[in-house]
Amino acid sequence: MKLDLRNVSVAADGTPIVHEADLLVADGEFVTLVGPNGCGKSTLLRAIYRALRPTAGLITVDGDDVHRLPARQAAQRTAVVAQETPADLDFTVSEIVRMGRTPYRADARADEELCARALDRVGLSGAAGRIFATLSGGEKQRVLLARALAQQTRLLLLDEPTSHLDIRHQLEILHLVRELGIATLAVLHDLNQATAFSDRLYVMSAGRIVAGGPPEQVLTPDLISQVYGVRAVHRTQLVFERLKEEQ
Ligand SMILES: Nc1ncnc2c1ncn2[C@@H]1O[C@H](COP(=O)(O)OP(=O)(O)OP(=O)(O)O)[C@@H](O)[C@H]1O
Repeated sequence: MKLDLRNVSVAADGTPIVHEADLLVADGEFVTLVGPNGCGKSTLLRAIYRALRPTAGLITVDGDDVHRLPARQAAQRTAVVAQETPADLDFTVSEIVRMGRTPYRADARADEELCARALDRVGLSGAAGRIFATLSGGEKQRVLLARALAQQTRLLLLDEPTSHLDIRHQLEILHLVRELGIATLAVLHDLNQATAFSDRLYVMSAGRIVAGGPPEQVLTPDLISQVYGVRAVHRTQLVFERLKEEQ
């Protein structure tokens, strides 16, 4: 699996937002996209998951132009946890997760097992029968990740997958996604977490990708001050690590 963006420009409602972006995610890589609010990260992701069509350039998954693939094939290759959660859904949690199986021919028993496992992985087995709309923001986010897992794709796109999560759930979800070993492109805001979890990282600013590479090489104090307008200082600080379950 390989996601390859070449010279991709994207507009939303006629406004050019992303300009000439090049980006790669290789098989099994965890790649992060960071950048200030409004710089175009979600817009770029939306072009990859076909909610927007690029105005120029090419986006391929495994060598095929994603915008020319039949919808079902595209959904078999790429799963998305988008930023906006569907608010007024009158579906149960297990119905939402089962939507991840839509691109495949139904096999009720196998699907049920897969979905149960996906819910278990995000720690929400107990919520299977709940109405999605009644969940907390963090629970919703984890259900949507379970749906993406149930989709069994080799590429995951995550737009701020931890924005509603407390620190323990943030770490759990990031570890979980990393351990899956699925090629992942994630938008994250926390630069420390991005550094800790990413194989490679891209920085976006004003619609352009301005740097890319291993996090510790890319996120220099200079670049951070140019892009975010803040001074970055290394300090000894409180570091959060997951407790192992048995502890
Ligand atoms: N339909 C639209 N019409 C006009 N402008 C839009 C449209 N959609 C998004 N934009 C603008 O494009 C810019 C980039 O938005 P985008 O959501 O991609 O940013 P982002 O980097 O994901 O931001 P954040 O970190 O705040 O989520 C913003 O200024 C936004 O207001």
